Amino acid sequence: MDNEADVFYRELPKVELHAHLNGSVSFQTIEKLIRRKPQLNIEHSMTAIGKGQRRTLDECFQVFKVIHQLVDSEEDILMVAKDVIKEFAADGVKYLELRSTPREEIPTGLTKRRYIETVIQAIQQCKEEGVDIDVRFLVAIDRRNGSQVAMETVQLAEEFLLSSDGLVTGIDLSGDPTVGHGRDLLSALQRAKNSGLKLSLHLSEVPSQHDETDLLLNIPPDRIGHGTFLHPEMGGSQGLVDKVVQKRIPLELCLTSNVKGQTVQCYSEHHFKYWYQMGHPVVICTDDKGVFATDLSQEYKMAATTFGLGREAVWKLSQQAIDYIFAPDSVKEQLKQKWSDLQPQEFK
Ligand SMILES: CNc1ncnc2c1ncn2[C@@H]1O[C@H](COP(=O)(O)O)[C@@H](O)[C@H]1O
Ligand SMILES: [Zn+2]
Repeated sequence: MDNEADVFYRELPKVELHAHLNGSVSFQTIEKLIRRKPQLNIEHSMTAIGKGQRRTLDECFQVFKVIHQLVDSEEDILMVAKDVIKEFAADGVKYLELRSTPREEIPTGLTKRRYIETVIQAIQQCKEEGVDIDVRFLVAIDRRNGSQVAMETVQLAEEFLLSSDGLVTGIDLSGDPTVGHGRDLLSALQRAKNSGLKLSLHLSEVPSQHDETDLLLNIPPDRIGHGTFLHPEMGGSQGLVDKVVQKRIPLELCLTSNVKGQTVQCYSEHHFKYWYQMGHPVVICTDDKGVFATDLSQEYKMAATTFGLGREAVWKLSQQAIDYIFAPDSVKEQLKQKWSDLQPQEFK
């Protein structure tokens, strides 16, 4: 990245709202982890999907298993989270919502509570070191683990909502979309919503989830991850689209993730176009910048070149994302001020 266009996208102040911690681990950090655990015999080709490569979504989930083997102690999580935060900051991200699934790892003594505390510690340390980024944390529910774990996760998140000084703001529902059904998670998600946790749910990431999506939209979530198969041309329905539009639920869109994971045929067919043209709130995100070998600047550039957005439109897109963050209004105001200070004269 060093031509004039690339500099524009890197310097563009950005908001990242959909980033899974362990999917965001860079090549350099994987290198350090491999050196820490040579006995695992893990190679780089097992942890990332390079340029021009594609995998099935199922194969993507195998990649996360490999990364989880490399990241299994407090020490690893602290390093990974700090590196990821600093990489987003270096890419011009001014506000980041990281999400991650708390894991217990008996061999290293890691507990779910310590997992969350360690991510919070990483956020605090970056702040103390003066890294120019505001970071919040969403506690993730892995849908594969069923209703009881979902409920326990919500209870843990509720505690941190009260004790983390605003750093834990919400819940993410993710995990292999082909496993389990949202109806089993409904009561945990409703409880989260009632206790003031914001909800970002992966919805309709794969086809044939019409009923699940319809059910979960009734909660309603505060944001939707992907929503690839919501609209009628993609096997969804006008009814689903109407619900999303009426409730004005923002969509977190991850172009490279969907293309490399093969749920979208090619960039030009990405549903960004459908929602953006409708004037519905959309936010460009990375999903898993490590696994999909991308960063947020590249995602903005890709959206702009694929769909013919001029620089002013790109600027607007990044600025509007501020409205959809889970942090309170005072933070939105600070960010708007920051954008305004950085905004080129010609877009004002
Ligand atoms: C590609 N599309 C996707 N769809 C659904 N869930 C995904 C995902 N990408 C990542 N995750 C979720 O994030 C976990 C890894 O980060 P953490 O260990 O939580 O930090 C994966 O195991 C999966 O549950
Ligand atoms: Zn995701």
